[in-house]
Amino acid sequence: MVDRAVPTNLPGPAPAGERMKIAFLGPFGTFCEQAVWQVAPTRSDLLPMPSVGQALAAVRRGEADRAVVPIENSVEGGVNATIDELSHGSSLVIVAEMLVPVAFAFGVLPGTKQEDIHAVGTHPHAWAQCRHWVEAHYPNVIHVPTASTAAAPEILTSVEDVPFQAVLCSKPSAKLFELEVLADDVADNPGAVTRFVMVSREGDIPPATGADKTTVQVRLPDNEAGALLTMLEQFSARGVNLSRIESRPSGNGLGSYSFSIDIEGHVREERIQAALVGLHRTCPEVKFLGSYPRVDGVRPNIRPGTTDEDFASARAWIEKILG
Ligand SMILES: O=C(O)C(=O)Cc1ccccc1
Repeated sequence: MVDRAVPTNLPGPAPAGERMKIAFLGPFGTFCEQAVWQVAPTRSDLLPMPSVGQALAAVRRGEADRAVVPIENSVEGGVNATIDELSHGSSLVIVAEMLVPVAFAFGVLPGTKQEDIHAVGTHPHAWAQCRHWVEAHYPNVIHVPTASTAAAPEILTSVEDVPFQAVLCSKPSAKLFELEVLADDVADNPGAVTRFVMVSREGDIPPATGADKTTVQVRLPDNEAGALLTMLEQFSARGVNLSRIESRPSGNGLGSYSFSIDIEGHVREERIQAALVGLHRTCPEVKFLGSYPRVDGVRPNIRPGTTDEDFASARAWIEKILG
């Protein structure tokens, strides 16, 4: 049986007496907007932004209290724009995660003939999840990338001489822009989900629930044999499981990488602190990107010898030796 905590992925209070301003990857109708509604307090204002970078920048500049952005997809993997933007610039922290099932509507302007469809506009992650379906149903149709799935119907319905005649977007988005839907539930892999995160300014750490994740960005020493193994040992020695690890170029030339890592546990837990201390001792750069409740509520299996009590009693033992 899987041990689950009560999900508490709520984003924390807005500044006293004010409405919470939440920036997200817009326009209205994106899957990102669906993620926002999973956690937005009743008194919230939604600020649609044209890119992930601009949604995060709005929080950095203080124009928004929180940003909601996609971070990982079950088919296409990590969303590099988000992973890279979080690791550069002034510090932001993740305070909540959300999961959104993604299936797409294939929509056109009402009356469009099948033979007039030569290109489809959508977000690259959506294209990656529907490419085979499009190739099977509309051979020779090419992809035109847009900044989000909902940007495609917005452009199709408002711009003259658009370079695409069809879009792949969410069903609410197709409805909002009054498109004719030629197929819905389009997906090469049924059951695909996208994980979104809500981001706040540094210093905002939700309390531990017993079912949490911690995200860090770690740069390894260049040209050091075994550096990756040394990094992973910091986790395994403390019985800490990872739920995601991805390498990204550090930007300092070929061969220099940093790792974006999701850790099962909360920074207030002893075994997580011990692993982070180990990383800090052995890696040139460690950036803390937040501890927050897991949306699925699954608690980690804590190996005997690595509970908070085990750490406390080991420290008490040393203190006794020192007298
Ligand atoms: O563009 C959107 O609607 C998003 O929220 C990003 C995205 C794109 C493709 C799949 C899932 C999320």
